[in-house]
Amino acid sequence: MTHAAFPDLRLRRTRRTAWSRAMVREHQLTPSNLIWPLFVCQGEGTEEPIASLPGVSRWSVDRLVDRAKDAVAAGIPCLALFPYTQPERRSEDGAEALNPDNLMCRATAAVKDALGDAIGVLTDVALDPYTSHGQDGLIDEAGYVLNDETVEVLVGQALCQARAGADIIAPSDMMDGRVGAIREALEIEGFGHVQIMAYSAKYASAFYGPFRDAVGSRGLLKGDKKTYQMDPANVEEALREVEQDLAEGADSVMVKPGLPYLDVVRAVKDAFAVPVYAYQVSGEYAMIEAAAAAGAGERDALVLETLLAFRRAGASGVLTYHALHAARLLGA
Ligand SMILES: NCc1[nH]cc(CCC(=O)O)c1CC(=O)O
Ligand SMILES: [Mg+2]
Repeated sequence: MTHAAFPDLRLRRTRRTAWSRAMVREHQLTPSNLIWPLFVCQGEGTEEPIASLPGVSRWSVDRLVDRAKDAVAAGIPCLALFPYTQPERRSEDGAEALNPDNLMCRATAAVKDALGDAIGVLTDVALDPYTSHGQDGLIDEAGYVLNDETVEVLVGQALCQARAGADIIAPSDMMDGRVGAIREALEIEGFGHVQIMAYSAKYASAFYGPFRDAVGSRGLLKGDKKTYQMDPANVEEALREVEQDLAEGADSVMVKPGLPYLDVVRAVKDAFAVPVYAYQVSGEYAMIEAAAAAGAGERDALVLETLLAFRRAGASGVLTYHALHAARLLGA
C-alpha cells in the first residue's frame, strides 16, 4: 500500500546514522577472520621485496618471527607460510620438500618456539616451490603430473611439516586422494590433533602470477596446471571436490581464487555445514594495489569491502596479503 506522499517502506530509515547502521549490519569482519600468507627466504635480517606484489616481501626466518608477533598483536589467528627455495635446492622430484631442515620446517619451528599457541601456523603441501619444472607434483616424460606417485611424496612433505610443529596442513596440489592419505599418515604418526584445510576447489587461474614470482616458480613453469587445477567454468565439480575432501577427513575446505569465485564459496557453504575459507590470491591483491596506486579507488576502503564480501558469501575466513593492514584497520 503506497500513499501518494508517503512510501510506507522507508529502507533508508535505518541507514541514517552510524549507530543505526551498526545495529542492522548482517555480517561482521574481524581480525579473527584473517589468515596472513607470508613468504620465507634464506638468510638473516633479510627482507626481499616482491616487485609484482608491492608491499609484500620475503622474510628470513628471524624477521618472519617479528611478522608473526605483529600478527598476534593485531589479532590475526593464523599464518600461512610459503618458501622461496634456492635454485640449487630445486630438483625434478622436489626432494627438498622432504628435508626436515628445509626453510618451511625451520620457519614453522621458529614461529612455534617464539609464540606457541598464541598463533597457528598453516603450511602448504604441494611441490611447486621445490621442483625445477614448477609443477605441483612429479611429472612423466610428457610432462604430465602423476597423481598417485605425487601423493606419496605429499604425505612425506606433510609429515615433515607436522614434525616441525605445523598446526594446519593445507594441501594445495589438487591431486586426487591426497587428503585421505595425509590424514591417515598423520594419525599413524601421532599427529591426530593436526588439522587439514584442503584447497578443495582450486581453479587453474590467471590470478596466481605474482605468487609464482614470490616463490620463484614463474620462470620455471612450462605450460599450465589445467590437468589438475579446476576449470573456471565449473561449480558442480567444486562441490564434488569438497565432498571428497570432507569424506577423506578435511577439517575445513578452501575455494581459490577468491573474489571471482564468491558464487562457489556460497554454493559450498550452502551444501556443507563446515568452515569454508577463501584465498584472495596474489593477482587480486595486485589488482587492488594497482587500483589504489592509479587513484581509481581508496586502498583501505577497497581492502575492507572486498574482505567483507567474503564473509557475506559465507566464508569463515580469508587468506589475504592485506591481513595485517586490514586487522590494524579493524582494530583501530
Ligand atoms: N601450490 C601452489 C600454490 N599455492 C598457492 C598458490 C597461489 C596463491 C596466490 O596466487 O596468492 C599457488 C599457485 C599455483 O597454483 O600456481
Ligand atoms: Mg580433490
